[in-house]
Amino acid sequence: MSNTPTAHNSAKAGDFAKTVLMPGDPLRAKYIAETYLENPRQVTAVRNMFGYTGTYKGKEISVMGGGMGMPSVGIYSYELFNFYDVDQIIRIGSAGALQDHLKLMDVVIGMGACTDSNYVYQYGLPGTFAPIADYDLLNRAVETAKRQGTNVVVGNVLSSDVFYNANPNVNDLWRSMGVLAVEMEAAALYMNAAKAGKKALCMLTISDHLYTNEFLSAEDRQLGFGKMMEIALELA
Ligand SMILES: Nc1nc2c(nc(Br)n2[C@@H]2O[C@H](CO)[C@@H](O)[C@H]2O)c(=O)[nH]1
Repeated sequence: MSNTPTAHNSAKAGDFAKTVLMPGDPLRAKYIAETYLENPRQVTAVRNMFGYTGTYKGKEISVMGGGMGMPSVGIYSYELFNFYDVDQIIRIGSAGALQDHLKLMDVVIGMGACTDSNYVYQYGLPGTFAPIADYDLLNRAVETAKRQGTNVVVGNVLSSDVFYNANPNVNDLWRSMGVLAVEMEAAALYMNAAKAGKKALCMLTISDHLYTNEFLSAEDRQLGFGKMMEIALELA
C-alpha cells in the first residue's frame, strides 16, 4: 500500500474504509456522504472526483465517484483495491433496460457483466473471461433486499463502451442472450476485483427502457436510488 497519493486520488493511506460505494457521479457521492453517513469527511477531490469516509450504524464506510465508462471506473477501482487496501467496492449505478419484464425503478444486480470493451485484453487470456460479482456480496444483497421488501432482478448486464451505438441492432443481439440491462462500468470493476483478489458487486436502478422508451423523472430517479442505497449500506 503506497503512502503517496496517485495522480487521480489525493487520499492518504488509511483514509478509505474497507468497503467503498461507487456511484458514477461524484455529486451523487457527495449527496450519499452528506445524507447517509455519520461524520462524513472528504478524503479526495482530484479532478472533482470526490471521495468520502464516514460511518453508517457505527461501521466505517467510504463513497467515491467512479465516473462514466470502463476506463474511468477502471482507474479509480484499480487504485482503491491495489493502493488503498480496499477489500470490496459496490457500484451503485443506473442502467437502461433491455428486457420487457423490467420496469423503471427496478433494482438489477449484475451477477455477470458482459462487455464490448477491450479492457480484458490486457490480461492476455487464451479465451473468454467471465467478469462476475462476488457471490458473498451478491447473496447478502439479495437477502437484504428480501428483508427490506425490495424486488431485485439478478442476472447478466452489459458494460458497453458506447452510449450512442451506430449499429441499430446491437441491443436486440444482447437482449436475445437474456442480458437484463446496459450500463458502462461493471465489467471493468469485476475484472479489477478478480485480478486483485478482492470483492465487487454492481447494483443498478433501471432509469430508462430501451424498448418502451420510458425514462425516470428526476424525482423518481432519486426515489429508486434510495431503495438501492438502503441495500448497499448494509453490505459494509
Ligand atoms: N450505454 C448505456 N449506458 C446507460 C444507459 N442508461 C444509463 Br442510466 N446508462 C449509464 O449512464 C451513463 C450514461 O448515461 C453510463 O455511466 C451508463 O452506465 C443506456 O441506455 N445505455
